[in-house]
Amino acid sequence: MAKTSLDKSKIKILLLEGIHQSAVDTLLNAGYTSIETLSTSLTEEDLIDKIRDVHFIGIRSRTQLTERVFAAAERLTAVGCFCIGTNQVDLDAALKRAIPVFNAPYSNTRSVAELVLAETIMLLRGIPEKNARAHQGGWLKSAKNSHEARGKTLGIIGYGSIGAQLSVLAEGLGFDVLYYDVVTKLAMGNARQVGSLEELLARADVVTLHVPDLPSTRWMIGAEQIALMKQGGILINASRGSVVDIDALAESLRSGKLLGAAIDVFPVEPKGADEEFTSPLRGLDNVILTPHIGGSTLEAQQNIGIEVAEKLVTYSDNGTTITSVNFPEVALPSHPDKHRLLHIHENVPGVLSEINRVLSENGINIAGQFLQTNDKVGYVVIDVDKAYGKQALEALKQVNHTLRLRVLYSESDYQA
Ligand SMILES: NC(=O)c1ccc[n+]([C@@H]2O[C@H](COP(=O)([O-])OP(=O)(O)OC[C@H]3O[C@@H](n4cnc5c(N)ncnc54)[C@H](O)[C@@H]3O)[C@@H](O)[C@H]2O)c1
Ligand SMILES: O=C(O)[C@H](O)COP(=O)(O)O
Repeated sequence: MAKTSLDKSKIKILLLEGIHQSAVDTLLNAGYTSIETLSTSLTEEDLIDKIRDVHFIGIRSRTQLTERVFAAAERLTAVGCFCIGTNQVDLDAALKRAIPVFNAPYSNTRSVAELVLAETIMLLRGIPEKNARAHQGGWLKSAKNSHEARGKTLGIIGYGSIGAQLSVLAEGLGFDVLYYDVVTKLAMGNARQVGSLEELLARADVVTLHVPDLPSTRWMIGAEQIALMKQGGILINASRGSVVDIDALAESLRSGKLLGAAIDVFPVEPKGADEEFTSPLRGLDNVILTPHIGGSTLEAQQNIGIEVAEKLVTYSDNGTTITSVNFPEVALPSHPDKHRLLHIHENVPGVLSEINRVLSENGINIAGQFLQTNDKVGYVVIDVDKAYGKQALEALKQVNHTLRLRVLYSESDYQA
């Protein structure tokens, strides 16, 4: 195995929440052998214990990476969210410790769109209720409240990757598609963007939510918004549990204002299969309840495993942060026979010139250098001639506003 700045077998990787084997295989193929996998998430306290000597952690939507967890993570180098959402991670807490966070922004898009489309048809036909009755020995053979999808209006809230993909599939079935988004978005096919949430709610037969968890989307659908929907409307939420007021939804279903709903995400979700799922929606036959499985298909999970593991490997091996959700994005082509310094610092004026002063005073020649900043952090990747002493690295660490210095090299250019 090639000798690297930190022996790869000593780099500890913890993968939680049943992340797909494809992630493990990708990491093993890249030479990382110290990989622990768990099928569940961990509580904050358990995570605080476990994360102390971990260099890379992989999570899905359930694991909360809080300020306290980051404070305990003495060696943490990067986080991989093996999913789309990153709201479960305190991104600022990661950033101020120079920890980039990666995700898989597209790998489960199709899975969610397909599920929502299937649920739309099921709910338009009243299938959940008819199915429940049949299981109890009943026979609800009736066309009442049963509709074709053709010619109905599907209202999509949040026209991003999932919303837009759903739009294309739904038009193929004959839906008229309307969407509402805070950003002006190019329409797919014949879909039309509407100017307000209120307009969308009033015009759609089926309303489906595809927004991220943000302060502006929290509880965006409550009693007031449901009241604006058509009598007999349908609501679908496969985005985040914080977007819909579940009590208000339950009430509207009991009163008959809404005819049906499909909910995949909840304000509080069980940590694992052993914990009871509680919800005011339990027992309502016209509601499809699914355990946050919008993105849980084998195809999506396999792709996500590879995609996010590759991002962790690329960051670990050469410092590339392209597509990180919290970090300045840098990719510098590798320079053979050079050492690579990664310097992460608070974004204040003068740090780069101070770094270069230290390099120059220590007689270190720069082969390549690339700096990017965001609001809070500056990230500079510097390839240098490998003849330098420990004191130069020490001086770089002492540069004011430094958050972290990493040194990368492999066997071909190794110097004892
Ligand atoms: N149920 C699941 O298993 C599952 C799987 C994947 C994703 N998700 C959730 O779905 C969400 C959407 O995924 P995506 O890939 O389409 O995200 P995306 O970022 O591509 O799209 C989100 C869209 O919402 C819009 N938006 C933001 N705030 C808004 C507001 N207040 N009103 C209207 N529109 C607003 C954005 O402009 C964007 O177009 C994710 O953030 C994640 O939370 C759930
Ligand atoms: O953010 C996501 O991609 C979804 O919520 C899926 O999350 P999961 O990986 O926990 O199923």
